[in-house]
Amino acid sequence: MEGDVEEELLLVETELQDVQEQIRALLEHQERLQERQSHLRSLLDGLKDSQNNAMENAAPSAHEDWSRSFDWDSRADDIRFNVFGISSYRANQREIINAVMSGRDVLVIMAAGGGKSLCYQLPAVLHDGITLVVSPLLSLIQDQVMGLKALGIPANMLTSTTSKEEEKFIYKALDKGEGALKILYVTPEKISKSKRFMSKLEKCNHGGRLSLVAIDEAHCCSQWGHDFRPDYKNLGILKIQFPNIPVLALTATATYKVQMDLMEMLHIPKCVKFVSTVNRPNLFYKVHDKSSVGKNVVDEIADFIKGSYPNNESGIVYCFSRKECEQIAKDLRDRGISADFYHADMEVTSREKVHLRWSKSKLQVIVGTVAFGMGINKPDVRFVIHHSLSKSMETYYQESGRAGRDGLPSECVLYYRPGDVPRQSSMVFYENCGLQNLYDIVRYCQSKRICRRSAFFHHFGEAAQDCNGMCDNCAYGSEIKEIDYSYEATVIVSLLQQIREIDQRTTMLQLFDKFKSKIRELGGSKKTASDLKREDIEQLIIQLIVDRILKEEFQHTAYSTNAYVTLGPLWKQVLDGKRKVKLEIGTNCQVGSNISTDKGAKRKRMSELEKKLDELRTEISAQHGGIFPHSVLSLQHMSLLNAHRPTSLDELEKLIGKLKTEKYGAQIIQVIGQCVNLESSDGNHQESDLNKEFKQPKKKGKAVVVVESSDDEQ
Ligand SMILES: Nc1ncnc2c1ncn2[C@@H]1O[C@H](COP(=O)(O)OP(=O)(O)OP(=O)(O)O)[C@@H](O)[C@H]1O
Repeated sequence: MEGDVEEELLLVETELQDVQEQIRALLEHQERLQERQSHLRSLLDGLKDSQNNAMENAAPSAHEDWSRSFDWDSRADDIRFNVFGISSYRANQREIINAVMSGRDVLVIMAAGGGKSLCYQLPAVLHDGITLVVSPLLSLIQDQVMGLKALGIPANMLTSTTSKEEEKFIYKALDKGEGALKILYVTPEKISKSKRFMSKLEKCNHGGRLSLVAIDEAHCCSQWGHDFRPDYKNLGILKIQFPNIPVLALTATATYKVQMDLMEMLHIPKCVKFVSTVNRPNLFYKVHDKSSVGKNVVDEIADFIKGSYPNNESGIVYCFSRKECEQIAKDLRDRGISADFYHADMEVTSREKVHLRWSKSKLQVIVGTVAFGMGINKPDVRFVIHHSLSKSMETYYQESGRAGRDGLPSECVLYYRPGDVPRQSSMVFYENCGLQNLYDIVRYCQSKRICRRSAFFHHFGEAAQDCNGMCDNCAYGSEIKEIDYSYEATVIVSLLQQIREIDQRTTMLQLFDKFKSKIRELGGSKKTASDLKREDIEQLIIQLIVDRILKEEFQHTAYSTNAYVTLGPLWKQVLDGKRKVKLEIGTNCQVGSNISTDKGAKRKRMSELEKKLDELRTEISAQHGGIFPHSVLSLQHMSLLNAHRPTSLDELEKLIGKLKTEKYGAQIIQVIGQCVNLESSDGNHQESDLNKEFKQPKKKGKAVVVVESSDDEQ
């Protein structure tokens, strides 16, 4: 009887899960339809507007060609070049400036580092009056004001740190138009809490001196965004009080839902929207297998930094906890890297000190928690390393996106091990869609086949674009094997069934031990118990969780929340043999294989690869009249190849193939070094063997690969 009820309960739970899936799919469909509806509506509005405009010769329409010529073109070009020192506009910048200058409300969604600031700073200089900029962070405001002043643009800020004297100057400028003030930065609190400020602003507008309102990091308006700030909710007052002043709202990421929300909150329903791609073509995305031994991970990170960025190039290492931040900063310092930590538990002044030292490149690496977030506008961050998993794709996109804001090649490396998942899940499970968001990034990490970039496009609902080999899976992922783990999955499911029957719980860690004894007892796996490594089985368990065959459950204690693994809604499919379970295994991290024992074969392969490199070099020399062109080329090329620097034999082999064929078609390729640094990779447990094996003087150092542009490209 009890068994029947349990059986039915499980069926109901399974059905419920399916219904949830369908609801989710329908909601996504609804979102797409709403987007289309809104697009069609504004298209219609635009058509109506243009008809009216044609008749009345009035202001430009919503669907005007914002790239056509405008009256202010030559003045804008002059300011761009002579004041900002920028030789040409980036995508959408000119169009946005034209829409703003035409008096339209504008919503800009442009990836980090895309150049949003210019979109309001240039119109601010172009206009006669004052531009008000609302920005959420003091440090960001300080940086911006400092930068503008250095360009000779009269910019000020009204914040808690503003002196009485400066405040007086600002109020006079707003009130009476006295003194030079072009751009005024405030925090949202000023708008919602200072009546005095709002009345001065009113006077400024009344006197015709308020020209533009810019709202930076506008996604903070929306509760659906990842950084909701209550004070941003009140910014709608600006449009109500100054209906004729254009509002420019800017953000790096906003899903369709967030866009709708913030247009409503800011009262800009008819704004012109400029949505740029989320693609950051200069970023190389990579997921790195993370050792379960903490020391090894830090060793690898330190080797990576010292090997790839020996000239103090800036970087960020993101960690899970404050304690971890402090420890890793110390570990990196012990390994000769100038690093310091940054987290929310520190005094504001010490935090600012660290940030400032790093901003001025006096410190190479900041090791931070998520607290090191919005407002980091250092353009030349060359690498962002995640020592631990982010909690969602959105957070990872934001955090990794702090690399390469100057457009130069940069690297984003996420160290992933399945064992980190329960740590994150026990933190996010209570959040709205917390687990769903976490499992999305877990899928990103577990996949060795899907292009990392396409995962972002999919997440942000954008059509896919070419990755150009700028992620590990595209660069090296062609030799992925799928290994059938259905038998092991069945054993895990049966074990969990037994555990449930005796009313017990198990963590992932405990489950592995139980699993191993069970395999020994059964003696039936195709792999022997000793072949089955902890990380393989943990990867399998996590795969089963994201595939809903298993699920996580949480229990609070006085000090922490524990994550347990139990049966998920689809467990029966595995037990009944209706579902095969396969893991994607990259050849450079073969799960369960004993690659490290086959030293002779590897040595042979290494020498074959060296021969291939030699051939390639001869081929290139032949193209240059028999002389190998050693000239080292643009930094851009160097960094690009650095991003592809092979750290394993497989990667090296694939790189050689790549260089010879598709990617650099129009470029002449030089491969001037054939030494591979195998110190930091080739799987978690094999690296020390490989290391020893190839640690001959000749083979120290890393592959030096240089690409030269052909004449026709220069
Ligand atoms: N057209 C351009 N040409 C060259 N550099 C530019 C151009 N526009 C902006 N930049 C530079 O790009 C960098 C990033 O610009 P900006 O700070 O405006 O980015 P952002 O979009 O606000 O990024 P975030 O969302 O990270 O704050 C800055 O160093 C800026 O000077």
